[in-house]
Parts: sequence; C-alpha cells; structure tokens
Amino acid sequence: MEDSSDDAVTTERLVRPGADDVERAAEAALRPRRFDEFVGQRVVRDQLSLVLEAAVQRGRAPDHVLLSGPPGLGKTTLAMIIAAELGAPLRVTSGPAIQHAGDLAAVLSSLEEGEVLFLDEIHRLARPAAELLYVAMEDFRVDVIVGKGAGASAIPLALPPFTVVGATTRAGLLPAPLRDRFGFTGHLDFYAIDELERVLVRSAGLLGVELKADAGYEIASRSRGTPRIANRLLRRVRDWAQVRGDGRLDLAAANAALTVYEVDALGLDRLDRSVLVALCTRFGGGPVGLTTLAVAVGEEPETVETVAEPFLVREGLIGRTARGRVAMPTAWEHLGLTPPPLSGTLVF
Ligand SMILES: Nc1ncnc2c1ncn2[C@@H]1O[C@H](COP(=O)(O)OP(=O)(O)OP(=O)(O)O)[C@@H](O)[C@H]1O
Repeated sequence: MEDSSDDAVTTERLVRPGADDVERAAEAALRPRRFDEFVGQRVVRDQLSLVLEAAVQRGRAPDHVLLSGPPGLGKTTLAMIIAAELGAPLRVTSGPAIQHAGDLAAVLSSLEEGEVLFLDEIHRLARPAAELLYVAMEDFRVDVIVGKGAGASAIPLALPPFTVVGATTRAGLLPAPLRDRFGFTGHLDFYAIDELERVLVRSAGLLGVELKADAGYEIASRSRGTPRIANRLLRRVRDWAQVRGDGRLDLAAANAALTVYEVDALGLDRLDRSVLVALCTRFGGGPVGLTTLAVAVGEEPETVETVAEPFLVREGLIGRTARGRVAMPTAWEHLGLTPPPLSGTLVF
C-alpha cells in the first residue's frame, strides 16, 4: 500500500517517542490490526489474547484492561486490536480531553453494549472524573446530577456492559481505587533490535518499498527500542533513497539519511550529544547541576531533564547523583574521548 498521508515531516526531534496529530495520521497506515501482526511483547500479547478469547467464549465483555509503558510502544495499537478481536466498536478519548466529570458521563451514557472505551493518558483524568469512572467500571452505572446547589439530586443511570482500555505512561499516578478496577494490567517494554527489524520489514511492505536486511538492522539499532521511532526513521530513509539515492533502501542509504538527520549509531540526536559533550568536555564528566548543564547547551533545564536525559540514563550514558549529573564510562567511549583518571567514581 502506498503511504498517501505523506508525511509528518516535523521540526521536532526525529527520535522523540511521542507523536502529534499529523504524525498519528501518517502512522495509521502502518498500525497492526490484529494480534498476529503485532510484533513482540509476547507475554502481554499471550495474556491479553487469553482474556479476550475467554470473554468471547462466555459471550461477555472482558475485564477492563490497563496498558502501561513509555510512548510509542503500541498501547493505542493494542486498544484497537482488542476492539477488533472482540468485534466491538471502539470509542477513543483521553484524560486531558475530559475537562469535567460531566464530559465523561456523557461519553459513558452513550456507550453501546460491549463497546471498548479507550482512555489514553488515563493518569491525567481529573479526580472527579476518575471517581465517576471507577464507579461506572465497577457497577456499570453513572449518577446523573439534576439541578444545582442544595436542590441537586443524583439519578442513577444504568450502563450496558462495556470494557475500558486505559493507557498510561505513568501507572503509579493512577489513584489506587481506579487502578484496582482493572482486571488485567499489561506493561509494555522497549523492543529488542530484532523485533524492531520485524516492525520495519512489515512497514516497508506496507509502504511499498524493499528494505535490505542490513539497512533494517541499522535503522532498528538507532530507534531507541521504540516502533514509532523506527517507522519514523524508515520514512526519512525512504525520502533520502528517493531524492538522493537510487530508490533502494540499503545500508548506504540508511547511513547517509541518518547522518543527514543527525541520528547517530546509538539513536542519539544533536541535543543528546550536546548534553554528553558538554558534560564530558566542559565539566570533566561531572558531577554538574542540571541548571548549569542546561545553560551550557543553551536549553531549558526542563528540556534537558525530560527530553534528553531519560534515554541517556536508560542507556547508561549518564548517571544522576545527589551532587549532579555524571558521565558514565560508556559516554566517554561513545564520544571517542578518554575519561580523566578519576571520572567514573560516583559519589552518591
Ligand atoms: N508491536 C508493534 N508491532 C508493529 N508496529 C507497532 C507495534 N507497536 C507500535 N507499532 C507502531 O508504532 C506506532 C505507535 O504505536 P502506538 O500509537 O500504539 O503507541 P502508544 O504506546 O499508544 O503511544 P502514545 O503513548 O504516544 O499514545 C503505531 O502506529 C504502529 O505502527
């Protein structure tokens, strides 16, 4: 299939895990529709398919499902697959989209029997909406408030059975009573390189391009364990091959394209590298405070902390200590620098 929604070229960083609406539209064409197309996450997939199959056999709506994990790993995709496997309609909304409990009451009271309600970023639901939701999940009822002030009264409205699929990047932020209403919780982990290679082969097929195995490996290893990033890099390599190359997605094209887009062998981009370079060359590997480090790279501390650091810490390139950020031995190695004699000694 040709990718007609071409294409979410954005000025944001290429290796960010999240996506805006434009990019989500481009992603839609590559989204797996059934479990057998969904690569990796074998444990969650097996457990979930059992939950669904059992519910289908009983002719009942399955337990509510909570999916947790970092952005871009397939939570929305799984929610869509759940609805497809159940043959049920899917309603999509998100915590931030629901401003008031009344908004959620309106959604809930219009659900059809068996419908799947996907609530993205469920941890961002305001407390009154969260309270309304867990009553609805447990008792299949919403209390509709009629009137105002002292004369207001609650009229219980029965709801047909439905299934909530909640997605969150921060499961720990969910109020305990809401978390307890989910009969099944699945945690999605970062993907291995060979799994991302499979994602890429599938996506290349859907985009109607041939991806050479070595190019697939190269793109996968720069994709930070995240299918969304893998697909995004694939689209940029395809651009390069079309405009500057001979159309083939081979290793040379992958390397050249990812050099143009400044995504290095580990999947670090310019911001990540400038943090590492500043830490190693200007502060001798640290420890250095976040604010000082941010000034050195010309960014806000929040940007360094939330955009660059999570991956650098996850990859063991930098460490956070009580006295500030430190470069780990792998950071020096990655930059091709020699650490000073005492660096790597952590003082916690
Ligand atoms: N297991 C997978 N197999 C194949 N493709 C995948 C898989 N997981 C995700 N993708 C691809 O990555 C893209 C992003 O996935 P998805 O939107 O489901 O992530 P998410 O976890 O919901 O992210 P967010 O938290 O930002 O909403 C999808 O469009 C899909 O094409």
